[in-house]
Amino acid sequence: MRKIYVFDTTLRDGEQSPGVNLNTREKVEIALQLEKLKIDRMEAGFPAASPGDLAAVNAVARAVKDVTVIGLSRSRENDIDAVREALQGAQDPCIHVFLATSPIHRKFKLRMEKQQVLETAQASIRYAKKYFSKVEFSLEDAGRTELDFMAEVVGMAVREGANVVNIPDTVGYLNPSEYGAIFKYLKENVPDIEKVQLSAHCHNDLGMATANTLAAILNGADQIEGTINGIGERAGNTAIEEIAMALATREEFFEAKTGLVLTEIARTSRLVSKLTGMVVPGNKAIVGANAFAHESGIHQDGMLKEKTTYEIMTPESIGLKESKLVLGKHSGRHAFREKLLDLGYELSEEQVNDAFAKFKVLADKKKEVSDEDLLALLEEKLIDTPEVFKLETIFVAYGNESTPTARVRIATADQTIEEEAEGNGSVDAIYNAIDKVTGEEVTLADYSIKSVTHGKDAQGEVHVVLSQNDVAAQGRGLSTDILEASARAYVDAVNVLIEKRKTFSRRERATL
Ligand SMILES: CC(=O)SCCNC(=O)CCNC(=O)[C@H](O)C(C)(C)COP(=O)(O)OP(=O)(O)OC[C@H]1O[C@@H](n2cnc3c(N)ncnc32)[C@H](O)[C@@H]1OP(=O)(O)O
Ligand SMILES: CC(C)C(=O)C(=O)O
Repeated sequence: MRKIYVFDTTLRDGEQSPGVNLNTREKVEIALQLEKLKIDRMEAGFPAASPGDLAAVNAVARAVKDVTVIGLSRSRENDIDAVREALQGAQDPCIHVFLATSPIHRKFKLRMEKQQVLETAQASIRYAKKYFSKVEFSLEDAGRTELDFMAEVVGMAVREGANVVNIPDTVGYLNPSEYGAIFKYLKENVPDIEKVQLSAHCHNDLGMATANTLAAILNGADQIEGTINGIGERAGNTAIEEIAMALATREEFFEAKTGLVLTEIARTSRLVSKLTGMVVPGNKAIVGANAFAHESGIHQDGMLKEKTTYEIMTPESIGLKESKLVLGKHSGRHAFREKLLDLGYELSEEQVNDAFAKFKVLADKKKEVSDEDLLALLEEKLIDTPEVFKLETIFVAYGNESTPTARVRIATADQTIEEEAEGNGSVDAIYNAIDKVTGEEVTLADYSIKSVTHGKDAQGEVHVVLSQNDVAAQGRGLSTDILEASARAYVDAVNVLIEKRKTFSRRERATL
């Protein structure tokens, strides 16, 4: 099994993400976590960029013990000297020198001819070699560089004693077969190429950074460069966790692996996201919140029967506790029943079906049904009051300069009744309309409302107490809409009241 060296540039290319600025303390914190992840090499910054970055690279080099710390430098002596200063006292100081080689960069940015590029790169590698035992040289924008010129520059770097030669697809322009072919070409056409490690450094402008990096590995790359969570300039860099897990999951295909402690991936991802402020999208491969979450019924059923039906790697392998079965509108009975058991409810088949029907109605209104939602729903369901009146629909017209009006449709055993009424407020109008339907003379003795779950789409629970003569009845209503919850609570209380009245008169008759 070939070892692929991992060069992490979260603290340099990753920090080049617009809006990201890590201070020294933050860089050291990330560096220490990267050390636990057991990356091989770490680019801690660009010392010539600012005194702050120089100091941060220095602090990182002092803090970590088992990782080679690297500073980036243009092909200029001043920049190289800045790296020397930053890495003073480092155990294994290494420099990364770069110069662009593509026609576009030569002509418009550097304003150099090919020969000047070659000579400038050569001079900088020579200068760097005087002070550093390990030198990496990068041909910036190699992806758009003529193959023969690329081979010429790489050949020069080999002769000058560079240890690693990096072939960046700086603007994420290539596709996997083109990028892989470059490595094959260099291996076949550059004399003594085996004296250096070839490195892949990809950007994600067309979403191909991971695929391109894997293509490079298949064609002989020894090292891959990337960042945690794929952060970086523009659309970002290759996400290291994606490469590590692709190799680990398909070992038989790639016949190569990294030395990463995979179970540190989730923790590293969380830390980088927290300190850079770059939120990881839910659907991000490996580390997104949904990467091991299943919402649809068919998948959840498969997961409950055998996890490999829908998971090609385990959450435990990246340091997460377990997969998540998220209840939502696509969920089915298997996952629902499992969740009820988790919450301590062992219901009959009929009760499960009843609760499931209610859950589906709620799931249509909410993005995700939480445990609290379910508990509220179950508690409401388990109160067994016959529904003499069943609320079907409500409609409310409200304006701050007009009288609130409500229309309700309520079903009884043999008919459906619709009534309309006005009120002092929307809830009052609803209650007046319900009174018209039920014909019950009741007094609203208490009304309270609370949110039982969180967020904008939280469920509201309304609790009412109605009284009629000496009998009081409580009712509860639950909905993502407080007016609907109010109506449900009121109708529920009327039903309870009727049930109590019946029980009461049965008892009275028995006494007589
Ligand atoms: C692909 C990459 O990610 S490369 C790394 C990119 N990262 C950064 O640029 C972050 C840090 N950069 C900085 O802080 C600043 O750009 C500095 C301090 C390095 C330089 O700042 P300034 O001296 O003001 O130059 P500025 O950034 O405006 O322009 C870059 C200069 O470097 C030259 N240059 C660019 N790359 C190289 C190189 N590899 N070797 C030598 N010179 C280079 C440019 O041609 C330009 O030169 P010019 O001033 O003669 O036209
Ligand atoms: C400095 C080099 C390696 C770089 O970041 C790039 O080309 O993307």
